[in-house]
Amino acid sequence: MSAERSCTAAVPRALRGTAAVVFDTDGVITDSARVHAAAWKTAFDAVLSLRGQRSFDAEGEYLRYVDGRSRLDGARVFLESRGLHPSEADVQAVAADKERLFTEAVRDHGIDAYPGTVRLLGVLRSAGLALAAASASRHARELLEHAGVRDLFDTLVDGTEAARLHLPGKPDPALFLEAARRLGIPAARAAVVEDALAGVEAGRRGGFAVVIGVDRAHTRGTRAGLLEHGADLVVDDLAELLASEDRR
Ligand SMILES: O=P(O)(O)OC[C@H]1O[C@@H](O)[C@H](O)[C@@H](O)[C@@H]1O
Repeated sequence: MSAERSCTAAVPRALRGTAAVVFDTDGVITDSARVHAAAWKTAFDAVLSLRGQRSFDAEGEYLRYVDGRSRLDGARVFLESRGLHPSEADVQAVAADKERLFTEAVRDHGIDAYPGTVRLLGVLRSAGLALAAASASRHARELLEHAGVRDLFDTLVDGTEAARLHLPGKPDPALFLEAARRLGIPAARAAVVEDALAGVEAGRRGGFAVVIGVDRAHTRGTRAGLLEHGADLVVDDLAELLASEDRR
C-alpha cells in the first residue's frame, strides 16, 4: 500500500520529514513489558535457585538480555549470559513456564494501552502518517485488540508473522523493515519507537530516519543505554512529543 495520506494536523518536531512510524508494542503501546518481565523473573528464578545462582534482575538483566527478543531467543541469551550452557530442552522448558505465567497474568489483570501513546497515534493519523506496530511477541495482536488500539495501525508484524517469514529477531532490523515495506515507505523516511535496547539497535541498524527510545523503567542507566544503542532521543512517555511547541 502507498501510505502517504494528506496531512491535516501538526506533526511533532521529532517526527518531521517522516512519512511513517513503526511502533514496538510491549512497553511502547501497551503496558505489558512489566508483565513479561515479572513472568520471566518467576520462570528464571526457579532455574537459577536450582543452580545456586542469584535471582534474575527484572530491570537490568531483563533490559539487556530479554526485552525485545523472541521468547526462545530471550530465554537462551539470558541463560547463556549466566554461563549455564542451556540445552534446547532447557530453553524450551523455561520459555514454556514463562508463557504459562504471562498468559495467566494477562487473563487475570488485562492490559491497557498507554494514554500518551494513544494521543500521539491520533495526532499522527490525522497528520497522514502511515503507522505500523511491530513486535517479537506472539501475543501482540491479542494485546492490541484487547486494549482497543489495533485499528489505529495500518499494519502489524508480530511474533507469529516473524516466525512464518523466518525473520531474524532484534537487534536485527528485519521486523521493522518488513513493517516499513508493508507501509510502502523506505526506512530512510520512517521512524521507529522502541523501549528495548535490542529494539533501538534494530532501528539504527535498519537505517531508519529517527529512532525514539521510551524509558519506562527509569532505572539507573536505562536512558543512557537507549542512547548508546541507537536512540536519537529518549522520552519517558510519548505524550512528551506532543508537548513540543515547535510543530510542523
Ligand atoms: O512470548 P511472547 O509473547 O511471544 O513474547 C516474546 C517477547 O516479546 C517481547 O516484546 C518482550 O519484550 C519479551 O519480554 C518477550 O519475551
